[in-house]
Amino acid sequence: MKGLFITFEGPDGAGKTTQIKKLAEYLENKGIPYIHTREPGGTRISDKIRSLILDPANEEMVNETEVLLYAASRSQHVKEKILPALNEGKIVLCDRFVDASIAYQGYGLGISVEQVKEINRFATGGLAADRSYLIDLPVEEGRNRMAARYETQTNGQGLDRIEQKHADYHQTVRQAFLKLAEENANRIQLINGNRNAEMIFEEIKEDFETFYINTFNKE
Ligand SMILES: Nc1ncnc2c1ncn2[C@@H]1O[C@H](COP(=O)(O)OP(=O)(O)OP(=O)(O)O)[C@@H](O)[C@H]1O
Ligand SMILES: Cc1cn([C@H]2C[C@H](O)[C@@H](COP(=O)(O)O)O2)c(=O)[nH]c1=O
Repeated sequence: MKGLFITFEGPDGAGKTTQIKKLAEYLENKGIPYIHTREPGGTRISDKIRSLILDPANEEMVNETEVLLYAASRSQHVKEKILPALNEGKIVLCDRFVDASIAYQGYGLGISVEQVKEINRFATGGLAADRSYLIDLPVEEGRNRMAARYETQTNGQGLDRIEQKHADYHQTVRQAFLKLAEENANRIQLINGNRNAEMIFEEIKEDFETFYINTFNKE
């Protein structure tokens, strides 16, 4: 595999999409080939699964179904889109990956973390991110940002099924992400998301440049 797999993680509303767009623009300006994708989603089938998972009408969805649907969406995404791009030598910028399933379904829903990892090993064939940016933000601040976004950008569309879960659930998820960052300090860069977007991007850009140069030994 010749490319680089970069993921962005964090609690809802932390600013992942904003930062991925900035990194995509940076790569575009440098002429470095990349794709920008997201989970759940990224392919036709994965997007259909996304709609099923996030539809607030599916309130009877059981935890086992939820973890398996995220993994099903991911397996299609990995085989159809991520691996081909990596094999072509591209940088893959992905909004969420397996860490999200460990945090939201493992720690958040109380499913065994080992089981979540095993299901995802099967779904991804063991593919792991090369570098991950965990954008951390207090849950309340993320919820305020999302509320403002829904008022201004989504035509009054409400929160999805996961966003609607109780604040305690989202606190557990945030703590799980912090634990993952501590346990995987070589891969996951912990980023304070409670700053302006430009400052956050400076930190990500600096780290990415170092990582890129060290990986490809390029100036
Ligand atoms: N550093 C920042 N400071 C203040 N507001 C921000 C910042 N970054 C992003 N926002 C705003 O917060 C909202 C959520 O940002 P964004 O969509 O980038 O987050 P996200 O983590 O991708 O969200 P989600 O979890 O829903 O996918 C948007 O309205 C965005 O403009
Ligand atoms: C990949 C993945 C995502 N989630 C949750 C996290 C969000 O609340 C939604 C949708 O993601 P977005 O960033 O708002 O587009 O899904 C999850 O629970 N488990 C996962 O594996």
